[in-house]
Amino acid sequence: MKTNEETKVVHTRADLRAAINESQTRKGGKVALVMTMGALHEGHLDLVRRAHELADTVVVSIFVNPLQFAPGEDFDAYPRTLDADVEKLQTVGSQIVFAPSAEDVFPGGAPAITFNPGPVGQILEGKTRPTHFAGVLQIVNKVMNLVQPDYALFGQKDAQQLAIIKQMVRDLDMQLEVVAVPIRRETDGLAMSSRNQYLSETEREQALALSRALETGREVAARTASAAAVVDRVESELSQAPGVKLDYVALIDPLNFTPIPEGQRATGVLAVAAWVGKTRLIDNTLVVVGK
Ligand SMILES: Nc1ncnc2c1ncn2[C@@H]1O[C@H](COP(=O)(O)OP(=O)(O)OP(=O)(O)O)[C@@H](O)[C@H]1O
Ligand SMILES: CC(C)(CO)[C@@H](O)C(=O)[O-]
Ligand code: BAL
Repeated sequence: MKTNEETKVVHTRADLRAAINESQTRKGGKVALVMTMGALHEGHLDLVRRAHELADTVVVSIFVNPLQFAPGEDFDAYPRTLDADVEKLQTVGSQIVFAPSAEDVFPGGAPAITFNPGPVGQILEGKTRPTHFAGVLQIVNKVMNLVQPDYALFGQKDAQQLAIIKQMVRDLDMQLEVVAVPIRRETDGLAMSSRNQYLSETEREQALALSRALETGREVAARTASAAAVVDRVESELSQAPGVKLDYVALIDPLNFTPIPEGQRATGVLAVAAWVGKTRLIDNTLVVVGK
C-alpha cells in the first residue's frame, strides 16, 4: 500500500478493504465510489467533487477493463497515466485510489458468471459494441461488491451506460444510490473524454461537429413537436461534417431508452456517436421537443 500524502493508492482487493475499513473507523459516515478507466480530466474530477459532497470516504477506481473492449478496439492504446491521475485527484481532496491489475480483479481470467444488459444493452452503443455493456456490468458489479458504497457516481456523457447501471441496481435491489453527474465540456463545447487525446489538431477541430449538431438539435426541438424531424436534421448536419463518419443519432427517453413519442411535448436524450478519424466519440444532451 503506497500513501501519497493524502491520497492512498492501493493495488489489491485486500489493501482496498483495509483502506476502506481504516477510513471508516477514523471518519465513519458514507462511502462513495467513482469508477474510471483513468487518463483523468475535469469531467472525472467533477464526479469526485460530487462524491466528496455526498460521502466521507471516497474511492476512485482506475482500471482499463479488458472485458468491455472487443477485439480490434483500443484496449492496448488506451492511455494509462496513473501518476498524473493521482496528482490530479489530490487537487480535489483525499481519496482511496484503487488501481488493480487484471489478475487481481479477475483471478483465473474472465469470470464464468456473466451479465446480460437487457434490451437497452442491444441498441445504439450496444449495437456497434455488442459485448460492451456485459463487460461494463461485470466490472461495475465487481467493484461495487468490493467497495460496498452508499453512492456510485457516473457521468451523463455515457447516458446509456448510466441507464443500464440504474436498471441493474433497481432490478437486483442493490443497496446503493446511483448518482448522475452532468457532462463537462471544453470551452468550445467538445465533451471531455479521455479519447480526445487521440485526436490530431485537425480532428480536434472536426470533432466540434458533434456538440454543434446537438446544439442545432436543441434549437430545432424548440420549434417542432416532431422527434423524427430533430433526428433528421442532426443526422443531415453530421453526415455532411468534414472528417466525421456518423454512427447514430437517436432521441430517446432518458430512463428506458425507448423512442420518445412523436408529435407531443416530451423531454428526451439526443445522443450521437461518430468516428473522427479512427477515434470513436459519443455525446448527448437533454432536449425538450415541442413548445
Ligand atoms: N465529460 C464528462 N463529463 C462528465 N462525466 C464524464 C465525462 N467524461 C467521462 N465521464 C464519466 O467518468 C466516468 C469514467 O469514464 P471514463 O473513464 O470512460 O472516461 P471517458 O473520458 O468517458 O473516457 P472514454 O474516452 O473512454 O469514453 C464515467 O462515469 C463517465 O461517464
Ligand atoms: C464505468 C467504467 C469505469 C467501467 O469500466 C467505464 O465503462 C467508464 O469509464 O465509463
Ligand atoms: N466511458 C465508456 C468506456 C468505454 O468506452 O469503454
